[in-house]
Amino acid sequence: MEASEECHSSFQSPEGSPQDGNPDRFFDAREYESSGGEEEPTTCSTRGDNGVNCSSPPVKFTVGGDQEDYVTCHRHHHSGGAATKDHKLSKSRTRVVDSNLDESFMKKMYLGASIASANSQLLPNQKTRSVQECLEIYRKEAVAKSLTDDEIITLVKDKHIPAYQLEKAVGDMERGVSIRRKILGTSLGTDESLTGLPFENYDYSKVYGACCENVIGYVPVPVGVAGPLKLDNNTYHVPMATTEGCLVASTNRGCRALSDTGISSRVVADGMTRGPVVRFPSAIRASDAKIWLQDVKNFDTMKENFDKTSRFARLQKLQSQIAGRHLFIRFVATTGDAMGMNMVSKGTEAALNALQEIFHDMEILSLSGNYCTDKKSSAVNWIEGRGKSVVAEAIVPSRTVKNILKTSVSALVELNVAKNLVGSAIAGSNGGFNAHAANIVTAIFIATGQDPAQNIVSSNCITLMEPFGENGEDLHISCTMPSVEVGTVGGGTVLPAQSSCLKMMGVSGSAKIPGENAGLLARIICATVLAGELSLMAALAAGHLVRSHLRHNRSSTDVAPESLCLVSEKPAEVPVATQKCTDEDDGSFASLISRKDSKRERAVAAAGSSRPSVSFKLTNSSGSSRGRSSPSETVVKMDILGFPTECKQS
Ligand SMILES: CC(C)(COP(=O)([O-])OP(=O)([O-])OC[C@H]1O[C@@H](n2cnc3c(N)ncnc32)[C@H](O)[C@@H]1OP(=O)([O-])[O-])[C@@H](O)C(=O)NCCC(=O)NCCSC(=O)C[C@@](C)(O)CC(=O)[O-]
Ligand SMILES: NC(=O)C1=CN([C@@H]2O[C@H](COP(=O)(O)OP(=O)(O)OC[C@H]3O[C@@H](n4cnc5c(N)ncnc54)[C@H](OP(=O)(O)O)[C@@H]3O)[C@@H](O)[C@H]2O)C=CC1
Repeated sequence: MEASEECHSSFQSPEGSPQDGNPDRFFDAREYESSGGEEEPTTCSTRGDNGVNCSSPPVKFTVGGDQEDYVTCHRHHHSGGAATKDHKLSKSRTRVVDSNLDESFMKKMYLGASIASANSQLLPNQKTRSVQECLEIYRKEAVAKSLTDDEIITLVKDKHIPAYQLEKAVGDMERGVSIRRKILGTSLGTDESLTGLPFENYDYSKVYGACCENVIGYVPVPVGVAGPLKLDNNTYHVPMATTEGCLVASTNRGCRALSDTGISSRVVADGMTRGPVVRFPSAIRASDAKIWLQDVKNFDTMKENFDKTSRFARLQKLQSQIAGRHLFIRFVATTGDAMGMNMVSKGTEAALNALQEIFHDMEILSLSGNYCTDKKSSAVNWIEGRGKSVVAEAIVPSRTVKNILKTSVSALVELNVAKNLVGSAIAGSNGGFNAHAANIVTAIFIATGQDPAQNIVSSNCITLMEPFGENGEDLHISCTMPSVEVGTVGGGTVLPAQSSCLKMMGVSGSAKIPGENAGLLARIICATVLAGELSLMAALAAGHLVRSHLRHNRSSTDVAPESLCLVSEKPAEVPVATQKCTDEDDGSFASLISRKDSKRERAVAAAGSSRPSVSFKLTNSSGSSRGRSSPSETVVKMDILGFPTECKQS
C-alpha cells in the first residue's frame, strides 16, 4: 500500500460523519504557528518521502460545554518529504490548538473525566437510541460527549468514530481511554486481563500528540534511588526505574564506595546524528556530490538550510561514505537540551532538499540510511560518538575496596582485564567493554523519560581499572561512554513523573546555556554507570553475585516454599562454629565475613537448606597487628547461603 492510501484509509471519514464534508480541515498547528500564523489553515496535506500526497480529515469538537470550537490536527509522522499546506480556515472563527501547545484546553480535556462518567450510562427512563439517532447527535454537537459509552462503542464498531480518535470524539481524554479499554476487553473476550493495568488519574494531556497513541493506560515501574552520588563537587540523588532487584542496591553501594573521593567527569563531544541515503545515476555522480559536500563553502549552504529549521539545532559536521551509486551523509548537530532526533531529522530534510536543488539527479531514498545509527548496534557510534560523549573517573582507596566492596584492588584489576577487555574481545563485542552499563542507562532512561530504545547505543562503554597511587594500593576506575543520547526537554521528559525525576537532579527543562542540562544529565549517567560497574565487578570478584540476587532479586510468589527461609525472621539455630582471626583481618565485620573461610562454609553446609540461619563465631584471641590488644569475639548470623544477617562484637 502506498503512503497516501494508507493515510487516507486510516483516517477515513465515513459518509455522514461529522468529519465528512466539513470545511474545517486538519492542519498542524505547529506548522501554522511556526509560519507566524500567516497561513490560512483549512487543509493539511503532507508529502511522504515518495512524494505521494496524503491528507487527513478534521476532528472538530466542543469541550467542557463552553461552546468554544476547537480544530486540531493529527500530527503527520512521515519520515521525510516537504510539507505542503493549504490552510484556508478563518482564524477568527476557529481557535486553533496543538495538543502540546494549549494547556487550558488540555486541562479541560483531562478534568472532563468526572463529567464524562456521569454521561457514560443511560438514565433509568432513557430509551436506547438508534445508531442513526446517535449519529445525528454526534453530528449536531460535533462531539460524542452526551452519548453513553455503549452508544459510542456502537459508533466505533460501525466505523463512524475511529477507535484511536476516541479522546477527540468524546472531548475527554480519560473517558476516551476508558471506552477504548471496554472495546479491547470485548475483543479479548474478557476485561479481566486489563484490571491490573491502571488508567485513571493520569495527565493524558502530556501524552496526547506527543508520547503515545491508542492509549489504554500506563505501566507503573518502581523507581529506586541511588546516592548520594558525589560528582564534580556536587551531590545527586539518582532515580532508577527498574524491576531488577539488586540493581539499585548495587549502584547505591558503588555511590557509597565513592562518597569520600567522588567522581570527576567531562562531556568531550556533543552531536546528534541523522544519516540519510541518497542515490545518483552513477558512482561518478555520487562522488561529485561527496566532493561537493567536502567544500567549506558548500557546508555553509547546507548549514544555513539546516539551522533555519530550529532555534537550537546547529549543524556541526557532515561525514559522507560512498557505496557505488549510493551516498550516505551523516549530519552531526548540537541540539541544545533536547536529545534531538526530531530536530536533526527536520534539519536534515531541509538541507537535503537544498542539495537536491544543486544535484537534480539525486534521489532521496530515505531520510534514515542507518548511517546515523539510531537504535541499532554499530561501530560508527562507538568510534565517532553520538549524542554526548562522556568520560568519568574516580580513585577508590584500598580500605574502601576492602570494607565496602569486600574485595581487593588486585582482584578487581585482574577481573576487569579478563572480563571487560579480553572477554568482550573474545565475544566480538562492539562498545560492550563493560559489565552492565546498560542496566544503569536503561533504569535512568525510563525514570527520566528518555527514549528507552536508545539504550542500545547509549550503553556503549569501556570500563578501565588500574592500580593507583605510590604503591599501587588504590584503584583508578574510569568509564568512557561515547554515545549517550539524552535530553531534558522534548520526548517523554514532559510527562509528570519523568519530569519529577529530572527535577530531583536539577536538570529539568531548558538550561540558561542551551545544552547544559542535557550535558549534566549525561555526566550523571556516566558517573552512575561507574558506581554500578564498581559494585558489580566487586561482587563478581568476591563471588557474591548469586547470593545477592537470590536475596534481592527473587519474588516470593514464584519460589518454592523452602527458599522462603532466605528471608525468614526465625531465630538462628545451631551449629555455632568458632574461628580465630588472622593478622590479615582488621577486625571489621566486613573483613571477617569477606574471608574465604572453609569452616564457615562447612558450618553453612551443615546447617542444611532446612535451617533458616546459622551462627558463626569468630574469635580474635591474640589481637591484630593493627593495635588491638584484648581478645574479642564476633558472632555473625548468616542465612543458609552464608549471607550475613546480623553481627555482634563483644
Ligand atoms: C547487593 C550488594 C550491594 C550487597 O553488598 P554488601 O557489600 O554485602 O552490602 P552491605 O550490607 O555491606 O552494604 C554495603 C553498602 O551497599 C549498599 N546497600 C546494601 N544493601 C542495600 C539495599 N538493600 N538497598 C540499598 N543499598 C544497599 C549501601 O550503600 C551499603 O552501605 P551503607 O549505607 O550500609 O553504609 C552486593 O552484593 C552487590 O552489589 N551485588 C551485585 C549485584 C549487581 O550488581 N547486580 C546487577 C545486575 S547483574 C546483571 O544484570 C548483569 C550481568 C551480571 O549479567 C552482567 C555481566 O555479565 O557481568
Ligand atoms: N524523528 C525521528 O526519527 C526520531 C524521533 N525520536 C523521538 O524524538 C523525540 C525527541 O526528539 P527531540 O528532537 O529531542 O524533541 P522534540 O521533537 O520535542 O523537539 C524539541 C523541541 O523543544 C524545543 N526546545 C525548547 N527549548 C529547547 C532547548 N533548550 N533545547 C533544545 N530544544 C528546545 C525545540 O525548539 P525548536 O522547534 O526551535 O527546535 C523543539 O521544538 C522523542 O520522543 C523520541 O522518541 C526518536 C528517534 C527517532
